[in-house]
Amino acid sequence: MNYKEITLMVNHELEPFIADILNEVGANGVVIEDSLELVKGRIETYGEIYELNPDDYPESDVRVKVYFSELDYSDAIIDVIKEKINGLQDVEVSRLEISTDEVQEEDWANEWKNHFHAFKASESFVVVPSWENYEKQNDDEFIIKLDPGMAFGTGDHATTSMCLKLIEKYVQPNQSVIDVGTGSGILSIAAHQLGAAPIKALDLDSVAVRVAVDNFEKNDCADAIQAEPGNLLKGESEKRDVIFANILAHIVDLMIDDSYALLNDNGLLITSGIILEKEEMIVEHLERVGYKIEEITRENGWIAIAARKEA
Ligand SMILES: C[S@@+](CC[C@H](N)C(=O)[O-])C[C@H]1O[C@@H](n2cnc3c(N)ncnc32)[C@H](O)[C@@H]1O
Repeated sequence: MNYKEITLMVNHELEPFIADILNEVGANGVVIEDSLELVKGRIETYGEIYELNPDDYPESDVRVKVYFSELDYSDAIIDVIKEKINGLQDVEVSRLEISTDEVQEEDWANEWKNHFHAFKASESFVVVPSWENYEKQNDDEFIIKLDPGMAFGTGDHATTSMCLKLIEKYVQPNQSVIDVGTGSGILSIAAHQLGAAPIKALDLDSVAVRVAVDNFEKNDCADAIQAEPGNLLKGESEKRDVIFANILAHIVDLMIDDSYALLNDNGLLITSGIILEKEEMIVEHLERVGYKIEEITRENGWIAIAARKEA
């Protein structure tokens, strides 16, 4: 069977919304080629794991490629994608170009393997796809087994890797965790590997919940993590030691008050998905409800925050 490849060139602020929109129109996998990947400096920071081929990346902005089987594809899909993008609120759409192409099945399957390799997402977390073998470099490393697919969160996005870095720094064994917007489940898997328990993983998108459960199985932690559909912290009443929320600034903003109420004293909110321009607004809201900002990290135009509910 052949596949239809749709290529979208988009600005960085628009990119996090694209995977959700493509999932909603039934995409069969998304490849993200971010121009910033080439300047990220992973090699200096973490030791060489792989080299990127500049030919695979655009000169600026982000190229998102998505695949439909030729049986599922119709031109109406492009109209729906455009409509959904035009309907986004509070998001600057400064670049949007859409083109299509035909690809052979083998090319589609190999596309992932060309782009996705084992990599160190933080000091101790290494993300390893199923088609690669990876030997631990030292006993302190944790391996997260993940294949790219239908849910956000393979660890190579700045927001996810900044969360992983904060998680490895702050999360302690036996702390209770709730992971809001779990996507692929990567942050919950990381917390489990550090000994956190119990862990609950929520996502608004039922496809993401299914993908997360698959990933929990691959990482032998399906029994330890409760995965459910959920809208932010609505309906949650059990207090937690740590809350993760890597969503987007205007969505994180909606759950700041609830997160504070749900944390135990000395509990920590680890949040990202926030672009630099929204830092002041989010920090102001966090401080207004009583959080003390423990740490803010910044990468590729995104920030991550660790905020403490002081006793
Ligand atoms: C940027 S991804 C983060 C995935 C993963 N936690 C990570 O750090 O890579 C954001 C996720 O939040 C989910 N999401 C968006 N709005 C939500 C809401 N109101 N409640 C729960 N999840 C939501 C999306 O479906 C998506 O899976």
